[in-house]
Amino acid sequence: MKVTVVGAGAVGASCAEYIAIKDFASEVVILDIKEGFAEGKAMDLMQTASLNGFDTKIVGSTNDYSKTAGSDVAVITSGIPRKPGMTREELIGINAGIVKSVSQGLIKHSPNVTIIVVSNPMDTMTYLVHKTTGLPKNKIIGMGGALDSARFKYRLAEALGAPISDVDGMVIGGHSDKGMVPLTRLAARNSVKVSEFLSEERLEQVAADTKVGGATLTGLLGTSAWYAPGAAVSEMVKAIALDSKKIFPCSALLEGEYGLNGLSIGVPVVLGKDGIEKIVEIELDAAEKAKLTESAEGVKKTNGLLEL
Ligand SMILES: NC(=O)c1ccc[n+]([C@@H]2O[C@H](COP(=O)([O-])OP(=O)(O)OC[C@H]3O[C@@H](n4cnc5c(N)ncnc54)[C@H](O)[C@@H]3O)[C@@H](O)[C@H]2O)c1
Ligand SMILES: O=C(O)C[C@H](O)C(=O)O
Repeated sequence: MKVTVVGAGAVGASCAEYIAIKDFASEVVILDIKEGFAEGKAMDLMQTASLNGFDTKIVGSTNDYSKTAGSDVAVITSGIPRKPGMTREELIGINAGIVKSVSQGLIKHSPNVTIIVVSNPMDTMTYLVHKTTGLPKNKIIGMGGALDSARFKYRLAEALGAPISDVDGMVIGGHSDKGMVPLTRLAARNSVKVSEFLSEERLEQVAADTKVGGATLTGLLGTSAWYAPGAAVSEMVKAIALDSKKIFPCSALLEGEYGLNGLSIGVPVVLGKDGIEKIVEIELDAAEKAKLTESAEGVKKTNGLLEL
């Protein structure tokens, strides 16, 4: 399995590091537009190989896409992150051009690649890759829900006073401060519904804290987060590499599923060697359906800003 990570910044480097440490890929190419930057990150990471015990070869490239040739999976993290007080949607002006040119560079050298889009506003950037490349829809996957669900589990565990490994939960909808839909009704602590342990008010607080997870970290760090985003991407790449058929909420192109059409938004999908192998339609209650529909309207509004 050859993986390319475009963008050697905070998220790209974290993603490459986790992929290497998990030791399932033969090669990871990191590509960045900044002269020497990706080569430096690759060399530094390679010097952790004997310490961390992995055999993955990591190679850096300054904008030379020929080095990415034959990639099975490519992760797009290139683009600007938000600063405190900004929304992800405000990044569209700069990031749309970057994501469009990067995806074209990737496909030129790896026509069968599966692309995982990370750059924000992620659902719209994922839709842009659909609109501007000829890749089949199962090979274009947006990363947002895997991260948001990890943050949901963190907040649930905190509220429950339970270990995170005992907690399960999923966030669907758009990857935005307002658009996320944490499915509190379905969240569980070792198969017991969390509502058995937490009041409705506490659960609402958990959901609210989850939705602003990225904004909270941006406020603390002065730029957006990278460890959990990198880890979330690495788990998705691993599911594809190992053909594991695990379910992740991912931004997928919908054509009627959940009553939605013509946009990419977070829904549960099965990930395997063919990328999105199935969109899983779970039964939502009326309130959840209304929230997902409202979230889709928000994503469509942002998509409307694209020059297609
Ligand atoms: N979907 C998510 O859950 C999620 C999570 C975290 C961050 N993000 C997004 O990921 C993006 C990257 O965040 P970051 O913190 O790593 O930013 P960063 O500034 O640390 O890194 C971005 C890198 O992209 C490179 N770059 C810019 N244009 C390029 C191009 N045309 N080709 C190749 N490389 C290019 C830059 O040189 C830089 O090194 C942001 O848009 C951020 O909002 C999304
Ligand atoms: O918050 C951001 O802007 C980055 C990312 O989308 C996140 O959720 O960490």
